[in-house]
Amino acid sequence: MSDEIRNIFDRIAPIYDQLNDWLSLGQHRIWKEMTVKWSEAKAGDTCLDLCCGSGDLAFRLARRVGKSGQVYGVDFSSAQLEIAKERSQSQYQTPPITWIEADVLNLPFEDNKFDAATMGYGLRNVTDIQRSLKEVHRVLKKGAKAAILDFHRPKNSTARSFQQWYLDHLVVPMAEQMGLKEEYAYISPSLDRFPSGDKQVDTALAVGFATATHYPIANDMMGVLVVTKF
Ligand SMILES: C/C(=C\Cc1cc(O)c2ccccc2c1O)CCC[C@H](C)CCC[C@H](C)CCCC(C)C
Ligand SMILES: C[S@@+](CC[C@H](N)C(=O)[O-])C[C@H]1O[C@@H](n2cnc3c(N)ncnc32)[C@H](O)[C@@H]1O
Repeated sequence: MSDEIRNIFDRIAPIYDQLNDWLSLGQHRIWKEMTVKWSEAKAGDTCLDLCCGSGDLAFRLARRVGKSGQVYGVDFSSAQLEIAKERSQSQYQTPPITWIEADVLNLPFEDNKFDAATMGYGLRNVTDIQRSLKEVHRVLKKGAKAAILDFHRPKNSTARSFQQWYLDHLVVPMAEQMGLKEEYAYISPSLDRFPSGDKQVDTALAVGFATATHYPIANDMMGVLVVTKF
C-alpha cells in the first residue's frame, strides 16, 4: 500500500503545487500558514516538516526559525523532494533546509530532537496513523508541539455534499485533463477512511501526547490537530 501511495505522489509531483493552487483557489496557502503558526515554531528552533512533499510547510517553517534555526523536510517520494530541492535553489533560503528521503513511520532521528513539527496532508496518507503519531511524539522535545493539517469529512451534511461534489465535479475532472484521474480519485476514499477530529484527538492522547486539540477550518472540510509532548 505504501508503494502505491509513494507512486501516486511521484506521479503528481510535476503539477502538484499548481493544482493545489487552482483547486483550492489559493486557500491552501492560508491553511498551511495557520498550521505553522499553531506549531509555535520560533526563531532559532530546530523544526521538522513530516510528509513535506514539495516543501510548502518546510519553507514556511524556515521563514519563522530564521538563519539561527534548522529545518528538516522528510518525505518518501523522491519526485516530490526533487521539486522541493528545485524550489530551494530558486529562492534565497535562510536557513538551508535539509531534505531527507525517508518513511515517517521510521524517522532517522534521535529522540527529543525537535522544537516544533508540522505535517500537511500527510497523516491521512500514511499506512499506520498510530505509529506515525508515536514517531512524532518520540522525536519532539518535551513541551514541543506538532500541528497536523488534513482534510476530513465535515459533520454537516450540506458541507459533506459540497465537498464530495467539488471533488467529483472539479478536482477529478481537472486532474483527468492531465492524465491523473486515478491519482486524484484516491482523495475521496482516503477521506472515508480518515478518522474524525475527535478520534484523532483520542489517538494522539493514547500514544502519549499530554494535550491534543483538533481545530476545524475551511467550513469543517479541513482541520488542524495540535498536539503537545510533556
Ligand atoms: C493542498 C490540498 C490538498 C493536498 C493533497 C492531499 C492529498 O491527500 C492528495 C492525494 C492525491 C492527490 C492529490 C492530493 C493533494 O493535492 C488542498 C487543496 C487541493 C484540494 C485537492 C482541493 C479540494 C478542496 C476542498 C475539497 C474544497 C475547497 C473549496 C473551497 C471553496 C476552496
Ligand atoms: C498530499 S502530500 C502533502 C505534501 C505537503 N506536506 C503539502 O502540504 O503540500 C502527502 C505527502 O506525504 C508523503 N507520504 C505519504 N506517506 C508517507 C510516509 N509513510 N513517509 C514519508 N512520506 C509519506 C507523500 O509522498 C506526499 O509527498
